[in-house]
Amino acid sequence: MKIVETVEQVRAEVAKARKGGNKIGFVPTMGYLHEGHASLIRRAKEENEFVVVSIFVNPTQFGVGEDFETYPRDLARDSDIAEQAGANVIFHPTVKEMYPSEYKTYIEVEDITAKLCGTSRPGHFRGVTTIVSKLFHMVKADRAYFGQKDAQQVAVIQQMVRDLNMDIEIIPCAIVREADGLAMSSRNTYLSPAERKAALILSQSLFQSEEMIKNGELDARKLRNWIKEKIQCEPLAKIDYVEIVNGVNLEEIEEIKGDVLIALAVKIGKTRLIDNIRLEV
Ligand SMILES: Nc1ncnc2c1ncn2[C@@H]1O[C@H](COP(=O)(O)OP(=O)(O)OP(=O)(O)O)[C@@H](O)[C@H]1O
Ligand SMILES: CC(C)(CO)[C@@H](O)C(=O)[O-]
Ligand code: BAL
Repeated sequence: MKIVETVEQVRAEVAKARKGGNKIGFVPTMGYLHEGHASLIRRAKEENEFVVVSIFVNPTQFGVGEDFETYPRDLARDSDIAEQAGANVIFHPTVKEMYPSEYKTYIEVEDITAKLCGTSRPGHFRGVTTIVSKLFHMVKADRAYFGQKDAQQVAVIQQMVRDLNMDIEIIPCAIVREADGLAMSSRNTYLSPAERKAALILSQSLFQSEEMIKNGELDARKLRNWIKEKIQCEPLAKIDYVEIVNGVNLEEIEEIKGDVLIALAVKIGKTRLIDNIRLEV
């Protein structure tokens, strides 16, 4: 596995692989890899001969007062995990390589970026779509792999790819969880032992909602209130949002029917965590 830092180098590696007749799979990440990322890399390697993983903590998707500076970074550890999972190249550019001082172009998807995480992180998805489209132009993959843990991010990127006729297939991948249900996330490392326990409130409320739906609860407003009340019982938790929406257009729904996404963002102490479940009812 090679680690490269410049656009020119990653283009050269991909061109060589393409010349050899290989399909290219791409896994964009912000690093500090865990089993969730590894599952994306393994899937990419199953479906493509050559896999590029990008590791870049993208400043334009962080708001003022968010954790851009403190976001965990460990390239040595990441390269071991990526290599074991089957990556051929890690693309690890500097901020200057991606955003030179004369940089002026941004990509913005409207409407679905204003809901859910977009409400509490204004500008976040503009940063995500800008960096992802830059990476797509650099890597020119056949397929790109994204985790459903960031369900809104997947919907936004699929919208961008459709709207801009990008020639790449987006593959959403299932959420990987710890044994006790907590969705894996690089930000879990911020949690103290007490917060780590309290963080279970996210997955537990989602799993119990799924049971309630199976037992016939189809009123979205009632279910949403129930989830909120359950989370409010956890003293270390502060709700950012709990939403029950259509899984494709993220429009709020009244009746739990069809493609349903229950998505939530909750602060546990100072750490903002997200989780969701998507169901066909
Ligand atoms: N638990 C998980 N299961 C499946 N995919 C995941 C999981 N966690 C992250 N991913 C996916 O990995 C890709 C890179 O995500 P990122 O590097 O931001 O990791 P993260 O753990 O989500 O970090 P953060 O703490 O910022 O939420 C994204 O497509 C994301 O959805
Ligand atoms: C897609 C992404 C790598 C863009 O910076 C990031 O938002 C992430 O890690 O999910
Ligand atoms: N996985 C989403 C990246 C972010 O929270 O900025």
